[in-house]
Amino acid sequence: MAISSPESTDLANTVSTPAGSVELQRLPHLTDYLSNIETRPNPLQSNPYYHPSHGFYISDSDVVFRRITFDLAQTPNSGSKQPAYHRAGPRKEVVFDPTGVRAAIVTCGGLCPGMNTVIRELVIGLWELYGVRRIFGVGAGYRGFYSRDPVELNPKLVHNLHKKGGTILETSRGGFDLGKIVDAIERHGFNQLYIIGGDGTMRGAVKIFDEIRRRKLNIGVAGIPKTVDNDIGIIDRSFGFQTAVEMAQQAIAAGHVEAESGVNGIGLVKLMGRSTGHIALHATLSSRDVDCCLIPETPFFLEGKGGLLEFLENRIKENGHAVVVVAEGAGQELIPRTEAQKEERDESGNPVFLDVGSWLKSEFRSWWSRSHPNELFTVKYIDPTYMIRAVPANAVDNMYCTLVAHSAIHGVMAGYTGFVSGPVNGIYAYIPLVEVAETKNEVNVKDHKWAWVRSVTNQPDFIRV
Ligand SMILES: Nc1ncnc2c1ncn2[C@@H]1O[C@H](COP(=O)(O)OP(=O)(O)O)[C@@H](O)[C@H]1O
Ligand SMILES: O=P(O)(O)OC[C@H]1O[C@](O)(COP(=O)(O)O)[C@@H](O)[C@@H]1O
Ligand SMILES: [Mg+2]
Repeated sequence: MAISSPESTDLANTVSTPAGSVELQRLPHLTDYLSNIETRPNPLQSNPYYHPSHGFYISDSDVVFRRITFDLAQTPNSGSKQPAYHRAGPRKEVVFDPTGVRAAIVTCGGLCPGMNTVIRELVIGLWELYGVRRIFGVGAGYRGFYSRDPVELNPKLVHNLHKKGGTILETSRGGFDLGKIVDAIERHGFNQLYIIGGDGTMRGAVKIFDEIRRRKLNIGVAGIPKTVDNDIGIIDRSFGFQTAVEMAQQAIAAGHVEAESGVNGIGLVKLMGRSTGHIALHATLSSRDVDCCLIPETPFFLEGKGGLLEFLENRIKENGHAVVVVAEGAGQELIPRTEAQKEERDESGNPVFLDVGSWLKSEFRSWWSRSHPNELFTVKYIDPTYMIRAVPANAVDNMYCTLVAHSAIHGVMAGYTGFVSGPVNGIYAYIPLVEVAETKNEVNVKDHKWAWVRSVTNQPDFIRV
């Protein structure tokens, strides 16, 4: 659907749908605060591998709707507003002369499968698509801007990165000092920033973008969302999430074998998920061996009618074993902790959790020895934590990494800034950074997917009666 150019007005453009109006989310552009920006034809025009023909370039009126399902029987609600985003892709005109580009790439926060692939694809994309030759890696996360010398990257150096887990640039938490970071960016002469990181990183990127804009610097800022927990909103999912789910499934399979092979066995698997249970949910749905999936979005309790122990008692009676999957952030409020533990934070300010798996294991054991003192029992606790994220991305995630990296490059070259590239309903789009930083993706325990989990596991609602 065509929407007139957003640059022509400060107001978002609107289109009517059965569910109300759809508003185009305006993207920041370098011309918003710099008057001397000149445009030039996209260098892809003369790239030997591309033959731009009709439809190759994406125009500013190409949009992606955030919501794509509508009920045609619904009375149109003119008061309701749905967002639309600019579609990602090469623009006919760019604002950077490739020979003057000094691009910086940084990775922040925890690992996620595919981070190295994104680095690779940014370097190769900038080099091959646009002819950029000065590309730098900033080491050790945000603190690296002011505490390390940047490392120059080229296609040869990054060639094999898609086969490696982790990030060659190294990553860290904390160390966010806005003044020092932007001073260092100026000092190094960077004019394109590619910031790969999670929700915390995106909140930091908003501040960097705001400060760059305040200083009126000719620097494009793109965020590339990475989150193994899948806790970033608006985008369909993060790269690496699918790979992590596959690894999680292997841990569940092992837990199942251990549980089945013991007498009255419980296989207990703890999976990553600081405040969202997406990995646990998806691994549960795909493995189908799980009897109970515990996630941070919905509380549970142990003792009494309708509790976890009663459920496990029945399950072990029926099947001889049970498999419990728990996301690391689930049940934190149930675990006894000292005042100091309540306050504990990591360098980025994220709460530090107690090990819900170890706590559950010990609770299960004491419950069984109390209630069945003369019967054998075993709990096998599997904690694969870092194994699910410290691996190379699978094929699908690697493809995603290429598309998200190239999308970011096209956007920055065209002068867009303060944006995130990512898939929305399967189409790569540019989303304002600030919107991404403010939106969290939690498991909706009221929708059909959670009902599906419960129908697969038959677990209770954990409502006290
Ligand atoms: N609100 C914030 N403002 C500025 N920087 C932040 C903010 N939250 C986190 N950061 C910084 O972002 C980086 C990564 O954050 P963290 O929460 O550890 O990981 P992730 O980005 O993966 O969620 C850290 O350097 C941290 O200091
Ligand atoms: O790497 P650390 O500091 O041990 O932190 C582990 C945390 O990192 C994660 O893997 C990812 O979190 P972020 O994406 O927010 O960095 C969480 O699932 C987990 O709680
Ligand atoms: Mg985070």
